[in-house]
Amino acid sequence: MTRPARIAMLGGTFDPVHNGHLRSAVELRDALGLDTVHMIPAPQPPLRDTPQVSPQQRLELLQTAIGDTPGLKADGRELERDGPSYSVDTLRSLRHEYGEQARLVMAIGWDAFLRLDQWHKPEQLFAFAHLVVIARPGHADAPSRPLMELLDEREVDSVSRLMASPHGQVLRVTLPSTMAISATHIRQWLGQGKSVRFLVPEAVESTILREGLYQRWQSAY
Ligand SMILES: Nc1ncnc2c1ncn2[C@@H]1O[C@H](COP(=O)(O)OP(=O)(O)OP(=O)(O)O)[C@@H](O)[C@H]1O
Ligand SMILES: O=C(O)c1ccc[n+]([C@@H]2O[C@H](COP(=O)([O-])O)[C@@H](O)[C@H]2O)c1
Repeated sequence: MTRPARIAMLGGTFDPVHNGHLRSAVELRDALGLDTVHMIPAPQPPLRDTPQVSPQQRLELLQTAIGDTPGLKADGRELERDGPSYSVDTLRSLRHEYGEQARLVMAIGWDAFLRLDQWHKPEQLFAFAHLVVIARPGHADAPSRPLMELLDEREVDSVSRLMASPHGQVLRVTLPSTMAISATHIRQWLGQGKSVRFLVPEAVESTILREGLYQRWQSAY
């Protein structure tokens, strides 16, 4: 019998993509034995202001960052929809693409998990995917009561238990190289003309500087 495909969606605003995202994607791929991690920029993230940098530019930075990294894919499918970028719609599309036996995972950081009860149709996510919540340095707040109940109902304690079914469970993971990097921090530093070297891939840094993204003035690199 062939092993079912193991697929993850790592969605984000990616404004811009940084090494915290990229290292998480690689370590998640290895920890869960994933075939493909779809990194999917949200044109209109539902719970925040639409970024100034266009969806196409954010996707291109993601493509530049990923390059030919095995198992990682910059996926522009949310750019083809209008309106808020609801994850349930994206998961429906991935489920349709991979079929009902695929193990489909939606990966989010702990900070994003803390707001899951404000998402569009959060319960429906589990009809399509598992949820994997990644520990993130500097984000350790306790979950609300509804999220505690969600964990009580759906949490499993190992990758093998998660992968025993196609969807519906939650797993919390602490990846080996957690990084205290945020896109907010990177936008602020660029806006102040500071270097972001080693926080983003070199090719992403070059594109940002060349295109003048996020900067009010050029820094002395
Ligand atoms: N350093 C990190 N380690 C682990 N997960 C992360 C890290 N940075 C972001 N994530 C997760 O990746 C997903 C996409 O993140 P997003 O694009 O919003 O980046 P961000 O750095 O959180 O941005 P911002 O600072 O603008 O809020 C979210 O689920 C988020 O929790
Ligand atoms: O579906 C929703 O209602 C929803 C609400 C908030 C965030 N999301 C998704 O969660 C991912 C991380 O979002 P953010 O805002 O932390 O970058 C990104 O793919 C968003 O589209 C999705």
